[in-house]
Amino acid sequence: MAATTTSPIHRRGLMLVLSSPSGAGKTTIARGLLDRDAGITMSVSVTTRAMRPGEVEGLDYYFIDQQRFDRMAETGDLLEHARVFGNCYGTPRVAVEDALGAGRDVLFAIDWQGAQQLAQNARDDLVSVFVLPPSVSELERRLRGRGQDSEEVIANRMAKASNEISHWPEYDYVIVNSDVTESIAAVWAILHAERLRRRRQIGLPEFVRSIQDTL
Ligand SMILES: Nc1nc2c(ncn2[C@@H]2O[C@H](COP(=O)(O)OP(=O)(O)O)[C@@H](O)[C@H]2O)c(=O)[nH]1
Ligand SMILES: Nc1ncnc2c1ncn2[C@@H]1O[C@H](COP(=O)(O)OP(=O)(O)O)[C@@H](O)[C@H]1O
Repeated sequence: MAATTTSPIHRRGLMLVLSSPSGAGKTTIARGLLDRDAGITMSVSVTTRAMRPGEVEGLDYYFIDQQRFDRMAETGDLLEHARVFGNCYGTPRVAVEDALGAGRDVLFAIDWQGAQQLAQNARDDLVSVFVLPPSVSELERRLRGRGQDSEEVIANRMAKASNEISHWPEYDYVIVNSDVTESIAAVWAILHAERLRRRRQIGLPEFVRSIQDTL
């Protein structure tokens, strides 16, 4: 019979935040990470914005009305929330807490305001990555290429890109999303290294002591 080994070390899940100007590719990178690593749970936000063609309720967002959003915010059901491009967005608390408690890592594609709020409440569990586009013209090309937004919406997002980008120094890591495969690999490498941080490995001191004691 093969010997089974159970690790004496386990860890609490961490929160991996991706922020970027709209269209730089954070959602694409997030999807690539989910495909690559079964230990990640995506945080599905609530939003008051209208559903885009092709979006799926509960997968891309939970689409809710303003009244419901305000209630969730008031009753503390949101871990963070913010107004972005004239709509409200927020992170439902329970799903995140359940996943973290089960040792899963939770991935967020949220803006700088949300990242700041998460950092205020849970800095030790947070790893943040800012995603830059390779150029302004490429950012605009990607927003247009997505084919889901009107010219007015695209112009509004381009106008707000500078403000979002101004928050890059608040992030732990910064990547330029030129090649999407490379970007996914880079963010996965960050996650993989952060999982191994000493303070995240529960039971490590006891494990090391048990080795020392038998030496
Ligand atoms: N603070 C916060 N921001 C969010 C959340 N979900 C999405 N966002 C931000 O809202 C912006 C607009 O989202 P969306 O309308 O889906 O556009 P997209 O990012 O261009 O696909 C995103 O770029 C995120 O930065 C959330 O739960 N909290
Ligand atoms: N590295 C890349 N190279 C080319 N196109 C990309 C790259 N990353 C993302 N895209 C495309 O750019 C568009 C915007 O990406 P998306 O992930 O929706 O951005 P965000 O979530 O930051 O708004 C999508 O059509 C996506 O397929």
